[in-house]
Amino acid sequence: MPSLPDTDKAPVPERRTTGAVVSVREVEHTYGGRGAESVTALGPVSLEIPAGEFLVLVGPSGCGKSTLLRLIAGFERASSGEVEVFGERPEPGNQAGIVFQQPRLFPWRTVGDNIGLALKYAGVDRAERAERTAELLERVGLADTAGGRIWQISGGQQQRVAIARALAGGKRLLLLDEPFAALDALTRERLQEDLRRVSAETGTTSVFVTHSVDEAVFLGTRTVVLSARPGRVALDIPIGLPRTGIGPDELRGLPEYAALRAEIGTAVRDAAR
Ligand SMILES: Nc1ncnc2c1ncn2[C@@H]1O[C@H](COP(=O)(O)OP(=O)(O)OP(=O)(O)O)[C@@H](O)[C@H]1O
Repeated sequence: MPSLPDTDKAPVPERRTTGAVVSVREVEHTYGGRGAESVTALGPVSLEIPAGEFLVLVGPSGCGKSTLLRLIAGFERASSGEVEVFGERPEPGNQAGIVFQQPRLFPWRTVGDNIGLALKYAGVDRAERAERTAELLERVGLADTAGGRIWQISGGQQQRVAIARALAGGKRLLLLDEPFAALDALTRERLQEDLRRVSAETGTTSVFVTHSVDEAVFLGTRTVVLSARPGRVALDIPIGLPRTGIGPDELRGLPEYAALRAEIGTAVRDAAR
């Protein structure tokens, strides 16, 4: 059969997928409307997040950081624009592991059971679960805590369990919404150090929301500052600090560390004006 002339072929759809883990294209988000007062929380914002990046979102209170994270998690649908995660429309629980400010664990169960359940939902065989649980707890510094009940352990330990649980899902994207905000300063510093190490070890692509400029510089490979509501990208800056082979004090003592803190701090203050 003769081939059809070119003009009769179906048009080839424009290929928009970029290979990034997260693509946010011209996204705006408005809450409310239809009778309720509407609030435009975000946008327009465009961001591409490649594999292995640890992106930290900072910005003034109410600028839409959590909204952007919720759109990437699939908890909200953007009012306009497009969000893609691994080239698909995000659905809650499908593409990303999530860590919230409050750990949201099963309080009467043991630490090990909380992780074991996540492994079960991720389809890990029963026979493998104990070993994987032990590995994950070791990774977050809780090797001896598997038998403890959630209500018996500290807030910092609970947040470590929440991170282990998010990793247990085996997702290649981790979304963290101010996970250390409710912790005391010392515990927070320890968790930051451990998350930085875990991130370097696993290379999991991460998006982390915080109010803390220091946390952004310490944890991220890139920081995005959002302007006051509706949040737009005010600064998008790579954090080219070493990820391994350096202690936290040495890292914080680097002149580049201080320079990044100053630049990002200024951008956040300007954004809040
Ligand atoms: N479900 C909702 N319904 C209506 N308005 C909302 C809703 N969620 C958030 N908002 C509003 O959208 C704006 C952005 O909120 P969002 O929580 O994304 O900001 P944020 O930068 O994470 O704030 P913070 O740093 O204070 O946690 C705020 O004005 C907030 O009041």
